[in-house]
Amino acid sequence: MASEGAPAAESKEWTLDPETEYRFELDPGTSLAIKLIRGHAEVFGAELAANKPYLFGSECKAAIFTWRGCVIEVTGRPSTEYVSDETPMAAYANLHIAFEQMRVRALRDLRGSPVPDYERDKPTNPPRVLVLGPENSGKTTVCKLLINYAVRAGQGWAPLLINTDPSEGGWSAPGALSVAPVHSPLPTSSPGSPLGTAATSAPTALSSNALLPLAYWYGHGEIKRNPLLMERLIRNIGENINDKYQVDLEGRTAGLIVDTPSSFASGSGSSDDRQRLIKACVDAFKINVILVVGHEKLNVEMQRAYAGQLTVVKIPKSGGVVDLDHLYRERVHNYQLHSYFYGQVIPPPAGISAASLGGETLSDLVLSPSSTVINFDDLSIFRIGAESMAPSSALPIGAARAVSETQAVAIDPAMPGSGLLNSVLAILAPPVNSDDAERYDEEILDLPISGFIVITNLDIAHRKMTVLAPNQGSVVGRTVVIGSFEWSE
Ligand SMILES: Nc1ncnc2c1ncn2[C@@H]1O[C@H](COP(=O)(O)OP(=O)(O)OP(=O)(O)O)[C@@H](O)[C@H]1O
Repeated sequence: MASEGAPAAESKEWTLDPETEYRFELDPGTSLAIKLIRGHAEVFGAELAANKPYLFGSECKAAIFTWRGCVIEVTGRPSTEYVSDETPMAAYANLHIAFEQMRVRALRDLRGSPVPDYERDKPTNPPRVLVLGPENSGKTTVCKLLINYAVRAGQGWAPLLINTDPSEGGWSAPGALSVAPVHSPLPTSSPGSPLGTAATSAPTALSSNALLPLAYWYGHGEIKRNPLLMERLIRNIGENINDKYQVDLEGRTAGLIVDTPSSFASGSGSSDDRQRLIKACVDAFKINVILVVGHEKLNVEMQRAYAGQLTVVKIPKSGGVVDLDHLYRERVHNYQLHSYFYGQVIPPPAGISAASLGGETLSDLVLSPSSTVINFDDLSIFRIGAESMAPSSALPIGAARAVSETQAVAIDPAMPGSGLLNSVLAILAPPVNSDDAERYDEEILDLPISGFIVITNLDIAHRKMTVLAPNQGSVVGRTVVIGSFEWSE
């Protein structure tokens, strides 16, 4: 239900009935400001403050949902906008309540608090949830919503959000797998930062900007490129989480939520790889609930594979989820890498001046990268596995490959066709143990990322290259790994 008013030149007021949502889609280069005038509303679980314009840009597609009804003022011209009264929010809220009860039981057990009789036989594990579903089913949105509801519960929970979808990038760059504890609701403003923004070097004091992810570099968008490496990185993240839980017993009770790539559910990759990667997640994160978003066959498959061991729940897909095509996803990778280096600035639509972005003023999110010229020998550059590689299962019987999927191959920038120009390189964190006796062959696979650089020029004659880095810190002597992502301004 919509009613039109005209508070400003291009503004329009929408009156939303209880349990309805205003959905919009933006074209490239346009932006939208939404202000809550009356009532309460939320965007994917993050509550909107009243009378404060929220900016959306970079082809964002999202929805403003209200439980009790509200009036919002929308400034700007979305390519699509409508109100829907058919949403799966009641089902998602029920899920949240069930998870909240699991957290409370886990905390009560840890503190040794009295247990009411009717709860005596209930398990005391916190929710450790794996979200599976086909392409464009709204998996990331469900994860974000459940996390946002958990941190809004007022209990001080900081659940872990784990992104195992390398094509999405999460908090860093596309190609990375990452995990972060979430303390405050994740804002939605651009598909360039689908899970909120990681802490930056920009001067800002806002908690929404304080996500400190741990990330590993996979380097490709598709899991079929190197399922063995994917599996290893998933297990690495799991081990890190276990280490954290050993020292943060109360933190453990908030649980975790894992977003997965659509290729875990279906797609062109081998079914064995899919099963193996799902199993890797279940083991590494000690999953006790699998949510299957709107996919009957996968639901049955998961029930068969995991019944008895954990709970499998099929949840409805929202009618608002937008089908994203390949070209859109490529543009999103560009937005993501651009905001990694330059910060995220959404020009406000005409008529909005003092707009703020997720609570921060616009200028706070402007970053200044640095471009430096270094020698070829200043960086140790590696690729994991060969450049183009069929999976092991596709090799003729008895054939062995020259370069294994998890072998680090050194790259010489002077080599023609090195593929370095414009490529995104992940800078690896130095090994924790500098004792040579503790080093091992595949150590490079187990090191997390400390940042990204892009090679913007190669001068083979003088053996020099120009490197774009997010800050002035020297990258000389670092080990970097190339993937298949490229970026140029
Ligand atoms: N209720 C909604 N109204 C409008 N847009 C929505 C709604 N729910 C999700 N979207 C949008 O639809 C798009 C796809 O959703 P999402 O990324 O959650 O799906 P996914 O299943 O994780 O995608 P992928 O295929 O990349 O794994 C996103 O741009 C998201 O913001």
